[in-house]
Amino acid sequence: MTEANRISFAEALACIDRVAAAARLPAESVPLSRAHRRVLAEDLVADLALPGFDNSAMDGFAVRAANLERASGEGLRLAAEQFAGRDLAHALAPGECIRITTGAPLPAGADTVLMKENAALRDGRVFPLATPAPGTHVRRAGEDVSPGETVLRAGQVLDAASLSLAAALGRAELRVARRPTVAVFTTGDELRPPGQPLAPGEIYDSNRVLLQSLLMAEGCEPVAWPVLPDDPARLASALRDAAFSFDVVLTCGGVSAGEKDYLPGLLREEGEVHFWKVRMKPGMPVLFGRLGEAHVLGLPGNPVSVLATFLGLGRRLLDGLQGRGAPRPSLRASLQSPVAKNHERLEFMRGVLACGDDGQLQVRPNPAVASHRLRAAADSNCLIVLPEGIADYAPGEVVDIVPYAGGLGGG
Ligand SMILES: Nc1nc2c(c(=O)[nH]1)N[C@H]1C(S)=C(S)[C@@H](COP(=O)(O)OP(=O)(O)OC[C@H]3O[C@@H](n4cnc5c(N)ncnc54)[C@H](O)[C@@H]3O)O[C@H]1N2
Ligand code: MOO
Repeated sequence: MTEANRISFAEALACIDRVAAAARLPAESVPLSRAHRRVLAEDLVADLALPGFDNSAMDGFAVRAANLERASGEGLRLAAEQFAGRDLAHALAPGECIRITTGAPLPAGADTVLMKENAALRDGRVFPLATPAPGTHVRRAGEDVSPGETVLRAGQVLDAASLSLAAALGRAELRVARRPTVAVFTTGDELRPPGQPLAPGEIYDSNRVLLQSLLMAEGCEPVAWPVLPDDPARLASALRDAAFSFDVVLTCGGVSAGEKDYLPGLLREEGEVHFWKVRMKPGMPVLFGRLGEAHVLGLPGNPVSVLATFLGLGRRLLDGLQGRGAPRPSLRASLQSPVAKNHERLEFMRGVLACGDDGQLQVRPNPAVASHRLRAAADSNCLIVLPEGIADYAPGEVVDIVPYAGGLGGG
């Protein structure tokens, strides 16, 4: 297959989006404590105001501002106390003030709170040491949220702040997309689990924990199957089993042109291939298709290819299945050193993203670009996206960045 027959990265994303949109996972209700980082499946419309009632922003005395000037000489009579909690329905009479604490309902007739620090209390009278403007330190009912307002939207990822807003509005549960169930397979006769001795020619299975960790960062609880040998019958039977029990089957290895790369054939014969081979580097031989009930994403075996294809394509599939609305926030940063890109495919380089002294994001590319160079990946914190085409990039040029970690803003 030549470069021209392979699809572009953008086409691969569009294909994943299409397939995922047609296979949205159903919604389920979960308590707020289980909803962190889930994708909301309903709009949340406020049926309360926030704040729910006018209340004090400070500990001090509820007063009427217009009375303060006059009160500086004779003081205000301390008539009652209103603490945060049950509203005692006090009403403020002229010449009076009411002791109040932060969050306590503002008594009728009061319009301002005099901070404790700005008042002297003598013989049951309060002498103002300042004259705050009307409304000072009063939190008005509905100034944050009005009833009927849509405060959270279906498709958004729930973070700590949005969940706490739902709680403030009295919601105990939210409807969220079910998390996809994911089976992880590593394949290859050369693989041994870490902790066991290696025979000549063998290597440790590093992709298993890589995929488990990447999936856990997405809130999934992956089920990792034992390493599969390069045996078509065993591979096929394990994948068939998984294909009827999981939403997504992730494999790594066995998708390029080697004599033992059986996966594309298996999908072609027993399922469907949506695409195989994408004009990206690393990760070119990536395979996407269906087997049984499952979406199968066959990642190339090289560790850095796994990282790039999962972050670039795998996450997109998980997002799409859950109906995640907004795309993950994208970052751009300026290159700190030159890059000579001498091939046509879209490239994901590894790099270190940091904020420069000027407040701008900068990225230092790691020159070890080969897809087995796991160390370079571990020394980095992001992927640098270089579009298709041969090009020389000068220091200072601005490039797209995919941070390893979920990203900013509910990522
Ligand atoms: N003639 C061709 N050869 C190759 C091509 C090609 O197009 N034509 N593509 C190359 C590219 S690019 C990649 S990437 C790899 C992808 O190969 P596979 O997906 O078939 O993966 P394997 O051959 O099984 O393994 C590749 C590499 O990764 C190591 N590996 C595999 N699994 C793990 C694991 N769980 N933990 C650690 N390392 C793993 C494996 O030992 C190999 O070194 O193919 C190129 N070849
Ligand atoms: O494209 Mo492969 O995934 O570079 O090594």
